[in-house]
Amino acid sequence: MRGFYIGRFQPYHNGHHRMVEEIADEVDELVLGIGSAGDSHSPRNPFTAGERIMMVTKSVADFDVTTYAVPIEDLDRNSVWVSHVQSMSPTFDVAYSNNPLVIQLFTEAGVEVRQSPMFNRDVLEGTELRDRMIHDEDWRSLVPGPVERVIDEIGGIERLQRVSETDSNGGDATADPS
Ligand SMILES: Nc1ncnc2c1ncn2[C@@H]1O[C@H](COP(=O)(O)OP(=O)(O)OP(=O)(O)O)[C@@H](O)[C@H]1O
Ligand SMILES: NC(=O)c1ccc[n+]([C@@H]2O[C@H](COP(=O)(O)O)[C@@H](O)[C@H]2O)c1
Repeated sequence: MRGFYIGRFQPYHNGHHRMVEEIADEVDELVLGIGSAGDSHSPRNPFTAGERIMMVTKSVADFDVTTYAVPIEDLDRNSVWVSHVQSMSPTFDVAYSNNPLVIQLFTEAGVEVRQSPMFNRDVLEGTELRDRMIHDEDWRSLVPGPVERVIDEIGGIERLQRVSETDSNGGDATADPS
Protein backbone atom coordinates (compact mmCIF):
# COMPACT_ATOMS: atom_id res chain seq x y z
CA MET A 1 0.00 0.00 0.00
CA ARG A 2 1.19 3.52 -0.83
CA GLY A 3 0.37 6.63 1.23
CA PHE A 4 0.50 10.36 0.46
CA TYR A 5 1.33 13.08 3.01
CA ILE A 6 1.45 16.72 1.94
CA GLY A 7 2.76 19.71 3.85
CA ARG A 8 4.58 22.96 3.17
CA PHE A 9 7.40 21.74 5.42
CA GLN A 10 8.72 25.29 6.05
CA PRO A 11 10.74 23.71 7.59
CA TYR A 12 10.23 19.92 8.07
CA HIS A 13 10.16 19.52 11.89
CA ASN A 14 9.92 16.84 14.58
CA GLY A 15 6.08 16.90 14.49
CA HIS A 16 6.14 15.99 10.78
CA HIS A 17 8.84 13.43 11.51
CA ARG A 18 6.73 11.72 14.22
CA MET A 19 3.81 11.62 11.79
CA VAL A 20 5.98 10.02 9.08
CA GLU A 21 7.25 7.50 11.64
CA GLU A 22 3.66 6.43 12.37
CA ILE A 23 2.67 6.40 8.68
CA ALA A 24 5.69 4.21 7.91
CA ASP A 25 4.15 1.47 10.10
CA GLU A 26 0.98 1.45 7.96
CA VAL A 27 2.26 1.67 4.37
CA ASP A 28 4.95 0.10 2.18
CA GLU A 29 5.70 3.28 0.28
CA LEU A 30 5.12 6.97 1.00
CA VAL A 31 4.81 10.00 -1.26
CA LEU A 32 5.75 13.22 0.50
CA GLY A 33 4.06 16.11 -1.30
CA ILE A 34 6.07 19.33 -1.05
CA GLY A 35 3.17 21.79 -0.99
CA SER A 36 3.21 25.39 -2.25
CA ALA A 37 6.25 24.30 -4.26
CA GLY A 38 6.55 27.58 -6.17
CA ASP A 39 6.83 29.65 -2.98
CA SER A 40 10.15 30.59 -1.37
CA HIS A 41 12.07 33.55 0.04
CA SER A 42 9.14 34.90 2.04
CA PRO A 43 8.62 35.00 5.83
CA ARG A 44 5.98 32.24 5.69
CA ASN A 45 7.70 30.17 2.99
CA PRO A 46 11.46 30.78 3.24
CA PHE A 47 12.76 27.57 1.64
CA THR A 48 12.59 26.45 -2.00
CA ALA A 49 11.02 23.16 -3.08
CA GLY A 50 14.51 21.78 -3.77
CA GLU A 51 15.74 22.71 -0.29
CA ARG A 52 12.68 21.10 1.29
CA ILE A 53 13.25 17.96 -0.81
CA MET A 54 16.76 17.76 0.68
CA MET A 55 15.34 18.17 4.22
CA VAL A 56 12.74 15.42 3.89
CA THR A 57 14.82 12.98 1.84
CA LYS A 58 17.73 13.01 4.29
CA SER A 59 15.39 12.84 7.34
CA VAL A 60 13.21 9.92 6.22
CA ALA A 61 16.32 7.80 5.66
CA ASP A 62 15.75 7.02 9.41
CA PHE A 63 12.69 4.93 8.52
CA ASP A 64 12.15 1.67 6.68
CA VAL A 65 9.85 3.01 3.98
CA THR A 66 10.47 3.81 0.32
CA THR A 67 9.79 7.52 -0.05
CA TYR A 68 9.24 9.77 -3.06
CA ALA A 69 9.32 13.56 -2.59
CA VAL A 70 7.11 15.30 -5.17
CA PRO A 71 6.79 19.10 -5.47
CA ILE A 72 3.17 20.27 -5.83
CA GLU A 73 2.50 23.87 -6.86
CA ASP A 74 -0.61 25.70 -5.62
CA LEU A 75 -3.60 26.33 -7.90
CA ASP A 76 -6.19 29.12 -7.77
CA ARG A 77 -8.91 26.49 -8.03
CA ASN A 78 -9.50 24.21 -5.03
CA SER A 79 -12.09 22.21 -6.97
CA VAL A 80 -9.46 20.64 -9.23
CA TRP A 81 -6.59 20.46 -6.72
CA VAL A 82 -6.94 16.71 -6.01
CA SER A 83 -6.71 15.94 -9.76
CA HIS A 84 -3.65 18.18 -9.93
CA VAL A 85 -2.04 16.28 -7.04
CA GLN A 86 -2.87 12.94 -8.64
CA SER A 87 -1.40 14.09 -11.96
CA MET A 88 1.96 14.84 -10.28
CA SER A 89 2.27 11.97 -7.81
CA PRO A 90 2.78 8.22 -8.00
CA THR A 91 -0.66 6.67 -7.38
CA PHE A 92 -1.62 6.31 -3.73
CA ASP A 93 -4.29 4.46 -1.71
CA VAL A 94 -4.61 6.74 1.31
CA ALA A 95 -3.87 10.39 2.10
CA TYR A 96 -2.62 11.58 5.50
CA SER A 97 -3.36 15.10 6.67
CA ASN A 98 -4.49 17.18 9.65
CA ASN A 99 -5.30 20.17 7.42
CA PRO A 100 -9.12 20.69 7.27
CA LEU A 101 -9.16 21.93 3.65
CA VAL A 102 -6.96 19.07 2.44
CA ILE A 103 -9.17 16.57 4.30
CA GLN A 104 -12.31 18.09 2.76
CA LEU A 105 -10.96 18.06 -0.80
CA PHE A 106 -9.65 14.47 -0.67
CA THR A 107 -12.82 13.19 1.00
CA GLU A 108 -15.05 14.83 -1.64
CA ALA A 109 -12.89 13.22 -4.33
CA GLY A 110 -13.42 9.79 -2.75
CA VAL A 111 -9.88 9.39 -1.40
CA GLU A 112 -9.54 7.83 2.07
CA VAL A 113 -7.97 10.30 4.53
CA ARG A 114 -6.32 9.43 7.83
CA GLN A 115 -5.48 11.98 10.51
CA SER A 116 -2.91 11.76 13.26
CA PRO A 117 -2.67 13.34 16.70
CA MET A 118 -0.78 16.64 16.86
CA PHE A 119 2.56 16.02 18.56
CA ASN A 120 3.74 18.65 21.05
CA ARG A 121 1.96 21.28 18.98
CA ASP A 122 2.78 24.19 21.33
CA VAL A 123 6.33 24.13 19.95
CA LEU A 124 6.23 21.77 16.94
CA GLU A 125 4.66 24.24 14.53
CA GLY A 126 6.34 25.82 11.49
CA THR A 127 5.21 29.30 12.52
CA GLU A 128 6.81 28.91 15.97
CA LEU A 129 10.03 27.56 14.44
CA ARG A 130 10.36 30.42 11.95
CA ASP A 131 9.73 32.90 14.76
CA ARG A 132 12.55 31.34 16.79
CA MET A 133 14.86 31.43 13.75
CA ILE A 134 14.18 35.12 13.22
CA HIS A 135 14.86 35.93 16.90
CA ASP A 136 17.97 33.72 17.27
CA GLU A 137 16.22 31.44 19.76
CA ASP A 138 16.55 27.64 19.95
CA TRP A 139 15.04 25.91 16.91
CA ARG A 140 17.69 23.22 16.42
CA SER A 141 16.19 20.90 19.06
CA LEU A 142 12.86 20.92 17.18
CA VAL A 143 14.06 19.52 13.82
CA PRO A 144 15.78 16.30 12.73
CA GLY A 145 19.59 16.60 12.46
CA PRO A 146 19.62 16.56 8.62
CA VAL A 147 17.23 19.54 8.51
CA GLU A 148 19.52 21.54 10.77
CA ARG A 149 22.46 20.77 8.46
CA VAL A 150 20.54 21.71 5.28
CA ILE A 151 19.45 25.03 6.81
CA ASP A 152 23.04 25.78 7.80
CA GLU A 153 24.34 24.77 4.36
CA ILE A 154 21.99 27.13 2.50
CA GLY A 155 22.34 30.06 4.90
CA GLY A 156 18.66 29.65 5.76
CA ILE A 157 18.62 31.66 8.99
CA GLU A 158 20.23 34.71 7.41
CA ARG A 159 17.81 34.48 4.47
CA LEU A 160 14.75 34.25 6.71
CA GLN A 161 15.96 37.14 8.84
CA ARG A 162 16.54 39.29 5.74
CA VAL A 163 13.18 38.61 4.09
CA SER A 164 11.43 39.16 7.42
CA GLU A 165 13.26 42.43 8.07
CA THR A 166 11.67 44.20 5.10
CA ASP A 167 8.34 42.67 6.08
CA SER A 168 8.36 43.94 9.67
CA ASN A 169 9.50 47.40 8.52
CA GLY A 170 6.10 48.00 7.00
CA GLY A 171 6.36 45.79 3.97
CA ASP A 172 8.37 45.92 0.80
CA ALA A 173 7.65 44.87 -2.77
CA THR A 174 10.28 42.13 -2.56
CA ALA A 175 8.81 40.58 0.58
CA ASP A 176 5.64 38.51 0.23
CA PRO A 177 3.41 39.57 3.15
CA SER A 178 1.53 36.24 3.11
N1 LIG B 1 3.24 18.84 15.59
C1 LIG B 1 2.57 18.20 14.64
N2 LIG B 1 2.10 16.95 14.86
C2 LIG B 1 1.39 16.29 13.91
N3 LIG B 1 1.10 16.80 12.69
C3 LIG B 1 1.54 18.03 12.43
C4 LIG B 1 2.31 18.79 13.37
N4 LIG B 1 2.61 19.99 12.81
C5 LIG B 1 2.05 19.98 11.59
N5 LIG B 1 1.40 18.82 11.36
C6 LIG B 1 0.65 18.45 10.16
O1 LIG B 1 1.55 18.27 9.09
C7 LIG B 1 0.94 18.73 7.88
C8 LIG B 1 1.84 19.76 7.24
O2 LIG B 1 1.95 20.86 8.11
P1 LIG B 1 2.70 22.21 7.76
O3 LIG B 1 3.81 21.94 6.82
O4 LIG B 1 1.71 23.28 7.44
O5 LIG B 1 3.34 22.50 9.18
P2 LIG B 1 2.90 23.49 10.31
O6 LIG B 1 3.76 23.13 11.47
O7 LIG B 1 1.41 23.46 10.51
O8 LIG B 1 3.44 24.85 9.71
P3 LIG B 1 2.94 26.37 9.58
O9 LIG B 1 2.87 26.90 11.01
O10 LIG B 1 4.02 26.95 8.77
O11 LIG B 1 1.61 26.34 8.89
C9 LIG B 1 -0.45 19.27 8.24
O12 LIG B 1 -1.38 18.24 8.04
C10 LIG B 1 -0.28 19.59 9.70
O13 LIG B 1 -1.50 19.57 10.41
N1 LIG C 1 -5.85 25.09 -4.35
C1 LIG C 1 -4.67 24.71 -3.91
O1 LIG C 1 -3.65 24.96 -4.52
C2 LIG C 1 -4.55 23.94 -2.63
C3 LIG C 1 -5.64 23.39 -1.97
C4 LIG C 1 -5.41 22.68 -0.79
C5 LIG C 1 -4.12 22.56 -0.29
N2 LIG C 1 -3.09 23.13 -0.97
C6 LIG C 1 -1.70 23.03 -0.48
O2 LIG C 1 -1.47 21.84 0.21
C7 LIG C 1 -0.52 22.08 1.22
C8 LIG C 1 -1.11 21.64 2.51
O3 LIG C 1 -0.14 21.64 3.43
P1 LIG C 1 -0.29 22.23 4.90
O4 LIG C 1 -1.12 21.22 5.64
O5 LIG C 1 1.11 22.31 5.31
O6 LIG C 1 -0.96 23.59 4.79
C9 LIG C 1 -0.18 23.57 1.19
O7 LIG C 1 0.98 23.75 0.42
C10 LIG C 1 -1.39 24.15 0.49
O8 LIG C 1 -1.09 25.36 -0.21
C11 LIG C 1 -3.28 23.80 -2.11
